[in-house]
Amino acid sequence: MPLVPVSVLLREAAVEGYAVGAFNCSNLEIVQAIVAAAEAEKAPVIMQASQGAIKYAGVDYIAAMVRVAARGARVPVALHLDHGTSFDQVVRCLVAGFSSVMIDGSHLPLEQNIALTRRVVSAARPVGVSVEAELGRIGGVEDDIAVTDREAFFTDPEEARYFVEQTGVDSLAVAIGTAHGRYKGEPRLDFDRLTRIKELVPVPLVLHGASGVPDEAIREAIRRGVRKINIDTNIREAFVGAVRHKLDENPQEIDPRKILGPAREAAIEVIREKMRVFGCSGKVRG
Ligand SMILES: O=C(CO)COP(=O)(O)O
Ligand SMILES: O=C[C@H](O)COP(=O)(O)O
Ligand SMILES: [Zn+2]
Ligand SMILES: [Zn+2]
Repeated sequence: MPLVPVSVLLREAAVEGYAVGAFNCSNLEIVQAIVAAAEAEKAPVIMQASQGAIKYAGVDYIAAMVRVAARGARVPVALHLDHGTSFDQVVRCLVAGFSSVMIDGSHLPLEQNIALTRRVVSAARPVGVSVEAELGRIGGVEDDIAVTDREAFFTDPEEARYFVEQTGVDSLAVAIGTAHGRYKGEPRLDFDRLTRIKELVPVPLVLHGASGVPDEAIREAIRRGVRKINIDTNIREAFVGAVRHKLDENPQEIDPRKILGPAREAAIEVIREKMRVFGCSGKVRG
């Protein structure tokens, strides 16, 4: 199947009340693991490329791998730019054939975030590419936010309503207590805020930093309107854990396929588990 825009997948998710998994990829094995998991679970799926992935593999390699994976798949696949940094980067992704982009202007003053996001929407919409934006700041690797001023960076519901109205984005990433990377303690999500945002904002909401968030909290977030959930860290842990295990077992191994093959299998397992929690398993019929 050709790549589908994220907005199409999220629209169906909203009708049935589940969330679609968005999994980060930057190499062949993880691309293959994501599509294999989606096929095994009969789930729609989003593959996304972070800034680190683009630096590592390049936009064209990622687009080519994902296009091949999607072509042979019996489930719908989207390719999404994760935390896009500039208008130019978005254009490069549009040219490379991405079906969806995120523009992350969350570090900018509100009106500048609006202006940048609008510009991206006006370039992407005519070519059928959907746009995600971010309001509030999601902590972790991309931001140095101290725990004490965490809440000051949470998404303001009224501002979210205004932002979506002004920009016309297809989906919105919200800051409600999650962070990228590994959590030190258990994350506490501001569910009341999520509900308030959902009441005021007509587009699907996106949860970043979902690795390590307990399954029950994920389910609650979905009940309250989250429709796209980003997972990177949990895949890295499974993948690299398997590499480590293999090398401990056989330190003499020099065949990369014998090391990366089991890592790919470990990634498939963790992705399948997430899909079951997100409720997207079994949603592709036929
Ligand atoms: O939000 C993410 C990518 O945008 C990934 O979050 P994790 O680090 O929790 O996997
Ligand atoms: O955007 C969130 C990613 O998990 C960070 O990814 P990166 O290190 O590949 O840029
Ligand atoms: Zn951000
Ligand atoms: Zn993110």
